[in-house]
Amino acid sequence: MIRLAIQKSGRLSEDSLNLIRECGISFVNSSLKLKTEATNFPLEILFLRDDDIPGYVADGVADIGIVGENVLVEEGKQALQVKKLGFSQCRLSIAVPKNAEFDHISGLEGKNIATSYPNLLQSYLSGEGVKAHIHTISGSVEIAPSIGLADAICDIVSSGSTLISNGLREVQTVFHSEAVLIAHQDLTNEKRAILNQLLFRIDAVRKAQKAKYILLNAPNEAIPRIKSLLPGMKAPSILPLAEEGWSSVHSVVNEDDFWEIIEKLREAGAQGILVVPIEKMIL
Ligand SMILES: Nc1ncnc2c1ncn2[C@@H]1O[C@H](COP(=O)(O)OP(=O)(O)OP(=O)(O)O)[C@@H](O)[C@H]1O
Ligand SMILES: O=P(O)(O)OC[C@H]1O[C@H](OP(=O)(O)OP(=O)(O)O)[C@H](O)[C@@H]1O
Ligand SMILES: [Mg+2]
Repeated sequence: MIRLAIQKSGRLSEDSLNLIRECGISFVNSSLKLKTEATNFPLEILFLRDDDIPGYVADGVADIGIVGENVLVEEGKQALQVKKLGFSQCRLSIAVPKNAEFDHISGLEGKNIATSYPNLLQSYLSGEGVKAHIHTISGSVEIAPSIGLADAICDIVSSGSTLISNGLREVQTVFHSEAVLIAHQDLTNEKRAILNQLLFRIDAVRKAQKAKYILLNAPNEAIPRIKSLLPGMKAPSILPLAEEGWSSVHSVVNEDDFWEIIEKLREAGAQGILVVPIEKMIL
């Protein structure tokens, strides 16, 4: 059995739970129960405050965990970062009141900065040779300048709408973050084997998220051009259609290249293009 710590409720919770479910792992989840066991995989899930997750994993109370890189680095605990998970992407940034003058980070010398990430902020400021007073607060950081608590803030930004709603302007990014899977440094062989099984499934899910299965029909003379546009996992599959002189082509395309490829396929003579999501992908 391996123990996984995830955030109980917050920005990481839903995507963490979805990832586990997409790995084919079933469990009963009730908002009141803070520990649950999977029914079809040797996994126990602990629901915790995200700030506590690196410490629990470092101490071996949990074997693995899902947490933002920002919290992992801020907490400074000895846990291994095993894999980036591609969700909860955000940045930690310094912001000032929108009308405040700001030319350079050195302008923050001697100023008060409110943040929930004092260690990340301190290490950034030290790197820049700037000495400021850091006020650590645990939430609603964006309110600090408007109530006279600080001259600037350093907090998580994603869309930027919280900053704008609070009359603030982002002036400097300090750290880029996304959700990561972390592990205890000294897992037993049995636990490492279970972790490897889980990582195999996570890879299959993550690869599938970025890929689409594509099916199309084309006249045989268009096939060489279409083949060159569609590499597939090895090569596209090409099957004869019931209609003489036509073939059906099946392949996998990356979501990022998708629209560009579709355009070129149509120009090359492809018809009846179907695009289907892929659930799992094992290379
Ligand atoms: N707006 C956002 N967009 C994307 N990711 C975010 C955003 N805000 C936070 N995150 C990421 O999600 C993590 C958890 O954020 P959340 O706001 O739920 O934390 P919290 O309020 O400290 O939760 P907890 O109650 O568990 O301590 C952050 O550490 C960060 O990595
Ligand atoms: O740039 P934006 O898209 O507006 O997102 C940034 C906000 O999101 C997070 O707070 P959250 O909404 O998770 O609330 P919290 O204060 O309870 O953590 C973060 O602390 C910022 O305040
Ligand atoms: Mg927290």
